[in-house]
Amino acid sequence: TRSTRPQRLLKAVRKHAARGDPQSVISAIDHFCRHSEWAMNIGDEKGSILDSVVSELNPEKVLELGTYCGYSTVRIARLLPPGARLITLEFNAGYAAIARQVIAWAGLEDRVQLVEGASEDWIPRMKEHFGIETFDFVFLDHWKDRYLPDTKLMEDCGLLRKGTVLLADNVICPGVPDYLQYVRNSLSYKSCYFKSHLEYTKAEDGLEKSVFLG
Ligand SMILES: Cc1ccc(Cc2cc(O)c(O)c(C(=O)NC/C=C/[C@H]3O[C@@H](n4cnc5c(N)ncnc54)[C@H](O)[C@@H]3O)c2)cc1
Ligand SMILES: [Mg+2]
Repeated sequence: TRSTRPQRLLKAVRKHAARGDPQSVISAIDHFCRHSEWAMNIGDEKGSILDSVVSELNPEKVLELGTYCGYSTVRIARLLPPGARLITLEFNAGYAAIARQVIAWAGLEDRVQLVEGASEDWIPRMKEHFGIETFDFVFLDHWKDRYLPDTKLMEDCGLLRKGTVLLADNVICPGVPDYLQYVRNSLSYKSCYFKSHLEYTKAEDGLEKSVFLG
């Protein structure tokens, strides 16, 4: 049967990227998406904004919602100190299998825990299952109608602390109007918008950075 796009993306990583070199994995995926097949990775332009937010924050405990092929997982994990931990949730078994291999090719498996399952099932289990008190940084890039319910769930589960940073992809395209309205109007968040473009295109998109105020 015909291969899937994530399988072809992994093949391109194996062909063009050097094992243990996260930057070459990122470049191989960006090249594949620009010149072969578009895929819904955050991409190089928004990815640079993600890099600057992570580098400035230096988080120890990171949560990513929606791994897909692991592109943003690699972007974030490559910037973390060895003792830091990134937990990434992905409920599609096919995507999870590809992402594991992309993360391993980048040599970052020691910092990344890919959990195969739904965010709504695993967020309530972070404390007892992973011994996580609170997260320092959360990257939201899964189904857009889950951003708001999962943010409220993280609040209710006490996983956010004063200063926790939420960074949300695609706040313009596809768009997350309910989430934006919430973080921009809630007294519990200080929110700001980073204007950019939808990955590998000229369409407008952007990231919303929201600091939880406790
Ligand atoms: C109109 C239009 C359409 C598409 C685009 C282009 C475009 C550009 C983008 O950057 C995008 O992020 C997206 C987008 O739809 N992303 C959804 C990404 C989901 C991944 O996360 C996984 N997942 C989804 N819900 C959960 C969940 N609860 N628990 C665990 N994993 C979950 C899925 O298994 C996928 O691995 C689309 C632009 C405009
Ligand atoms: Mg996205």
